[in-house]
Amino acid sequence: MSDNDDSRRKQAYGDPRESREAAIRRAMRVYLIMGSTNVPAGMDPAELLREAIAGGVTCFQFREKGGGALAGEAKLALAKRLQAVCREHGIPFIVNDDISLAVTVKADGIHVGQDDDPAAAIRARIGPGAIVGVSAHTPGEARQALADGADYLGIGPIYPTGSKPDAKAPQGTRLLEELRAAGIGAPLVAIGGIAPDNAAPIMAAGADGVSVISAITLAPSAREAALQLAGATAEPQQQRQQ
Ligand SMILES: Cc1ncc(COP(=O)(O)OP(=O)(O)O)c(N)n1
Ligand SMILES: Cc1ncsc1CCOP(=O)(O)O
Ligand SMILES: [Mg+2]
Repeated sequence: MSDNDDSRRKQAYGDPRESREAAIRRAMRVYLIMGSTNVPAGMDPAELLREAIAGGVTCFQFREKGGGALAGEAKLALAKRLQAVCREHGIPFIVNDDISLAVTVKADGIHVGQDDDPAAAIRARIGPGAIVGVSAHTPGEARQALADGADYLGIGPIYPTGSKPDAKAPQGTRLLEELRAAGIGAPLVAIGGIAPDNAAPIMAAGADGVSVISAITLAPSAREAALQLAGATAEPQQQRQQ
């Protein structure tokens, strides 16, 4: 990975005067996750993403997974289209799971789970400037991921979700509270069953933001749903950054 790649990534999601961690924390606020299987029939994923960004989405994860998911050239082509939308609007483009794809398209980052390689090994492949996110379900997993160099943690599922058939049991806001009480200040984004009307306790528990699939992709208006999520996640994050 060249220095140019890293400076391009920085420009994509950060004000040069803002610290790397602050930029990542800010990006966690309304984090949309989507692949072709999440997009209602007849809708263009790039248009849905544009609408969601117009409403206030601050980060995007390309998660091409599940029955009927694209593969090969079609997956690559969709990744590039959605990445172009993210670049147009200056928000990070994160790839879920697929490190080869992330490297190929020079994504701003990657999100991996507990069954994947540790964050340090992932970073060695994708480059030092890339954002590396890791899912954590216990304090031990969280500490290990951060020790391995993760930039942020995905914490959940907070509530029941219909978007991930193999999700673990919902855990509420307990882990978020536990991590903050233990003095962990790293960027934390909550996931699982989150919608504008249930985001407040998550932010109060210490999250920097919420990551959602269905609350935006299945909403009558992606723009309006994102706007409401931006409103529901406004205050606690601003307080933490002071
Ligand atoms: C922001 C964020 N948090 C958690 C996840 C879940 O990742 P994982 O446990 O690896 O499950 P899959 O998404 O790969 O099915 C995520 N994708 N994003
Ligand atoms: C990818 C993922 N990981 C834990 S829950 C989940 C799905 C989140 O989707 P939704 O926001 O529709 O519940
Ligand atoms: Mg995964």
